[in-house]
Amino acid sequence: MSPSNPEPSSPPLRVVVATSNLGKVIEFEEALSGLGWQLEPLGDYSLPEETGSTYAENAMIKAAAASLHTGLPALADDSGLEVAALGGEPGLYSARFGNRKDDHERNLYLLERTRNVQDRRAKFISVLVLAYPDGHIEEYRGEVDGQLLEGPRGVGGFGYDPLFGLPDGRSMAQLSLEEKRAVGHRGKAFDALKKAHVDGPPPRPTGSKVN
Ligand SMILES: O=c1[nH]cnc2c1ncn2[C@@H]1O[C@H](COP(=O)(O)OP(=O)(O)O)[C@@H](O)[C@H]1O
Ligand SMILES: [Mg+2]
Repeated sequence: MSPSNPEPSSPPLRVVVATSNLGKVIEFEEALSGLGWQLEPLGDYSLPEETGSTYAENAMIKAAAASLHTGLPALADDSGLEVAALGGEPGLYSARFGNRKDDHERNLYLLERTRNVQDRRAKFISVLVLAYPDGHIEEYRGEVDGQLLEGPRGVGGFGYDPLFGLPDGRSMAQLSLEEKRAVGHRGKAFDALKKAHVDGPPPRPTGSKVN
């Protein structure tokens, strides 16, 4: 310890990133880089099936399971694309839309399902849940409105990003990671999480459940 810095600094909070979606892992790391948390990978652990009936329930299932498994706080995201003309589909089932096997196939299927559809309104929704080993839960939500494009544009991001048009004419896949964080659904949920943590007291992995 240097004499000019006599206070021992507390170790960084270790938080497990409870997702195996690589696109999300990249966004988690970028968005949380300023918080001073030590992000831990999920490793080989398989998250439980998403049996919830809301994004929040699914995010909670994933975060709570990872926290229980590791004994550390765990952060999960459940998200989806809601297309107005499809009555909100694929929504909760975005990751398995049409039983298609990967992002490319799901995007083709989405284009098929919306061929000749005039109303192209769509929105992305993200719910982040931070679950602590003592059962304490924090929940943050973000949304962004857009338009379903007629064909893919851009190579960035993941999932439905190449088909999601923004007001400036670009697709979500044409944004840098920083730009996507600034306008995107997950970025907005991260903003809320950071607001609650940056100036607030450090979170307590095994603290009381009182807010
Ligand atoms: O930021 C995004 N851009 C594009 N597609 C997204 C985004 N967020 C979620 N999605 C889509 O919604 C699905 C949400 O999946 P979910 O959150 O249930 O589980 P996952 O983490 O295993 O993919 C993703 O697989 C992706 O297809
Ligand atoms: Mg889901």
